[in-house]
Amino acid sequence: MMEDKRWKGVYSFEDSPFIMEVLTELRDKETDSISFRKGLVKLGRYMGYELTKTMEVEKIKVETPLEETEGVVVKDRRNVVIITVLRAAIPLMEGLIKVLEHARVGIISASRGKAPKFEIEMNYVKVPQVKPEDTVIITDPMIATGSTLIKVIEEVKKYGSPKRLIVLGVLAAPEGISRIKEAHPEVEIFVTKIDRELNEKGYILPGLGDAGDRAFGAPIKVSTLPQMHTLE
Ligand SMILES: O=P(O)(O)OC[C@H]1O[C@H](OP(=O)(O)OP(=O)(O)O)[C@H](O)[C@@H]1O
Ligand SMILES: O=c1cc[nH]c(=O)[nH]1
Ligand SMILES: [Mg+2]
Repeated sequence: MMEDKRWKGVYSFEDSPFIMEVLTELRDKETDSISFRKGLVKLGRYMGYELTKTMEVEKIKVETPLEETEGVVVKDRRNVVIITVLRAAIPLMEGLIKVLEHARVGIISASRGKAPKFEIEMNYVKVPQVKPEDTVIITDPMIATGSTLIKVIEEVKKYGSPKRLIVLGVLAAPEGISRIKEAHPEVEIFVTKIDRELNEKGYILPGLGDAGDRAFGAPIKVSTLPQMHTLE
């Protein structure tokens, strides 16, 4: 894990050959949905493991069957809230929670509209209460313009003030990171790599395409209208 010189608290995993190999597989346009989802699960698990290296550890005593010795518990691992931004973060969360198994999980549905406005429709929010000792990890694989995450972070902040507020993603564009850091300077950002730029449609270059579509298939219709169903 290495801190990017351009911002404070922004880290990439370019120094990890394993994480870079999984990223390469995700970027490959020949990678099918099954392998794409598996890749995201793998990244969630390994990035989660790397994240524990930044967490507070407590020394404890442990009794082996033979004698007492020193052990550790990663204290912060007990106080984690994972926020999953639909859709593309689902497999990433699945991997992350294998390492952070005590986590309480919140779900936020956010959908990005078309260029040039990229309006964000946020129409489902189920988030647990955030306590002062919590590490909140918002997972979303793609940080493009940053608009989705700016809105999601604003929303999450309504549920309490955590010890740490982290964004964990796969790829980011420099524009998106700058916008998030401007709006929420205290947020730490962890991504596998920071890519070159955005194209005119708001896609990250070189990127990996549309993460949600590659993981789950392209939708025939994107509806953000409220749908009410009542029991007669
Ligand atoms: O940084 P931004 O410019 O806001 O773009 C990033 C967002 O776009 C994608 O979601 P999308 O709206 O395509 O939803 P999906 O995951 O359901 O495909 C992606 O998963 C991020 O949430
Ligand atoms: O490159 C991008 C940008 C936004 N959302 C994606 O899934 N991919
Ligand atoms: Mg998408």
